[in-house]
Amino acid sequence: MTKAARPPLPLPISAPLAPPEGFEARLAAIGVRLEPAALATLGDYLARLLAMNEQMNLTAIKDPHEAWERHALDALTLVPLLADLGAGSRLVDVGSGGGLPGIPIAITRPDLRVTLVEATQKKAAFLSAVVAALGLGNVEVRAERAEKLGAGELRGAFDAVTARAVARLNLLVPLTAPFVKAGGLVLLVKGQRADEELAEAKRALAEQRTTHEKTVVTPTGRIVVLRRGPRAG
Ligand SMILES: C[S@@+](CC[C@H](N)C(=O)[O-])C[C@H]1O[C@@H](n2cnc3c(N)ncnc32)[C@H](O)[C@@H]1O
Repeated sequence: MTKAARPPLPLPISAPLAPPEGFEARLAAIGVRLEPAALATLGDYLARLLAMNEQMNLTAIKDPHEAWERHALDALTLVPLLADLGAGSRLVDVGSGGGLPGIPIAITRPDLRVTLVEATQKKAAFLSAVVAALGLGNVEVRAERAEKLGAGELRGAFDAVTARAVARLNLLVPLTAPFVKAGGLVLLVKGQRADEELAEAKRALAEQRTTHEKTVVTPTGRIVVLRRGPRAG
């Protein structure tokens, strides 16, 4: 028997947020430039995220200024690391929650095909609704557990995977690395404890054939950059 399609989640009405003063200069400092239309779409996304957050738990951040800095800017620190990904490359954001960092990346790089994986059905319903409202034709949403998709139909299907605030590295590496092909990038947004978590995750890195390329210090945290090696044998 086929499951009945759920009706689309209605989004509360919200006016797009304007970026705070100096935001574009802060973007330029991390090597990111956004067209005015893309900046407006980002403001529209943040407004919809904060408006829906009053109905469901999507983010602890409620202040618009903080949303620009700790969500949009933080997500966009990943963009320079994706410079080698050509048009049509595939990126998956695991445990996307309210769409971070996947949606700001998809807005900034409309040439990438972005998949958002989120296990909580309600959050995934928000993601589908907001992607449709923003007209992001390069994004698809999968309401599934990452373990299932990464071991199944999406195994090795991506050029890059991102994740933020999902789990410690020793658990996060096995959750994310299976999605990428050999030579693919695993970009994990972390805080001050990145090194400590890396030490704890040594075995998981080896088991997942990933090597630590570098840890990038950004204005908002750390990005642990791993590269997936070829399959043994
Ligand atoms: C703390 S939230 C972070 C959300 C978003 N990445 C951010 O930075 O705002 C963690 C999210 O990961 C999702 N999640 C946790 N484990 C997951 C799994 N195994 N597969 C898919 N999603 C998962 C949760 O449902 C939750 O929405």
